Amino acid sequence: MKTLTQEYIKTLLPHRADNSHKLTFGHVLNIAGSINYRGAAYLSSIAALRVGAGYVTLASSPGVCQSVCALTPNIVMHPLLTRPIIYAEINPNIVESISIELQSIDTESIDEKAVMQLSVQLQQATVITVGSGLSIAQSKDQFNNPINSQHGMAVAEGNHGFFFALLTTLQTCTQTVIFDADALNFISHLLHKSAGLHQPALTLPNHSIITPHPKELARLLNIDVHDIQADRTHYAIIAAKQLHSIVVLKGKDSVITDGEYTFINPTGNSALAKAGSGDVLTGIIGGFCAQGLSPLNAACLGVYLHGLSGDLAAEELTQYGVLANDLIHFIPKAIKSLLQQ
Ligand SMILES: NC(=O)C1=CN([C@@H]2O[C@H](COP(=O)(O)OP(=O)(O)OC[C@H]3O[C@@H](n4cnc5c(N)ncnc54)[C@H](OP(=O)(O)O)[C@@H]3O)[C@@H](O)[C@H]2O)[C@@H](O)CC1
Ligand SMILES: Nc1ncnc2c1ncn2[C@@H]1O[C@H](COP(=O)(O)OP(=O)(O)O)[C@@H](O)[C@H]1O
Repeated sequence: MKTLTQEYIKTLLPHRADNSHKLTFGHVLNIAGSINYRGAAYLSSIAALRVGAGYVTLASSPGVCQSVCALTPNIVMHPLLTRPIIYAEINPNIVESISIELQSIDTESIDEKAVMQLSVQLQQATVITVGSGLSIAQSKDQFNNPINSQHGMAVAEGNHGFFFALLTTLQTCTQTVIFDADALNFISHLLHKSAGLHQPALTLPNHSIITPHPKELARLLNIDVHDIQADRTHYAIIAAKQLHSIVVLKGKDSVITDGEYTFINPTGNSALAKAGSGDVLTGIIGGFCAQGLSPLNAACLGVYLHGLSGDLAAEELTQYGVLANDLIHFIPKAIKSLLQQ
């Protein structure tokens, strides 16, 4: 186990060829965001561009694409097919309770057929990032039956169908795939809730990176989050071996491991404990993968630089005042400070 150093991290920064064009620096396909989490789609996409990726396509529901487009002209949009919420036998006596239910349902669930819409992008992308703010629409710890019989209506089942179809397609991808946030929660569901249903064991694509926070890793390993926190390195290594992927276990002293080599990140501070900073990290790692780094090197460089951006941001804005969006502006300063070393 090694602690990452600035000298080592500097050697990982990808070279910028003079004779280059946008695709020299790779294409990130970012499948992210949902009606309640539009910010996650923005933050993860723009962070990839900020670390040097040449091209980022955001694939999401039309509403998310529209919102992100209003925030920035820098991201290419790929709006996906959605499916309407289907109501059955609505009982007028329970209209009030239905409207309460609807507030917690993503009204722009992505249709599973949208995976076909992505076939060209999935081939063209250098790296695929999935899950930041993708929303599973229902309680993460209790995936409900989509038929809410109490209210006599069939409700949309969030993005489950889409994600399942996507995961099947991704199995054959040769590029690095980074799974974050709700993608991890969905994978946990497939691993544990479907156990005993005689389904084939879940495998992730060959070059996967997963970026769980402790609770997400607890869900993946089906153990208590306190156990994870008591021995973070041990459980990160177990997950890397079980899922045959690079694991980034987030939090103070983030752990990066492929199951054999393990690194601890020394950068970062409590300024990063703010909603959305994990989405920025996913974009950063994706951006470095796009520029040709191996998944393990991209994860090490990404986590270190993300923390350094938080350190520089806190120097100027205090650990209280930094927003996830501020990190985006401090990424170039963090790269500059690495280059000046
Ligand atoms: N602007 C946007 O659009 C944003 C969008 N976002 C998107 O939202 C989606 C849901 O993400 P989320 O983090 O809100 O839900 P989730 O991971 O299930 O956490 C729920 C519970 O887990 C725990 N927990 C969390 N962190 C922990 C830790 N470090 N260590 C230990 N435990 C931890 C904690 O449980 P507790 O400890 O309270 O029991 C918490 O209540 C996701 O797709 C993300 O990308 C966000 O990034 C925000 C900004
Ligand atoms: N106290 C802390 N010190 C260092 N890094 C932190 C701290 N708190 C959070 N972070 C980092 O901030 C990010 C938070 O990600 P995550 O928990 O997924 O949040 P969100 O889902 O809101 O984006 C991770 O990269 C984590 O390592």
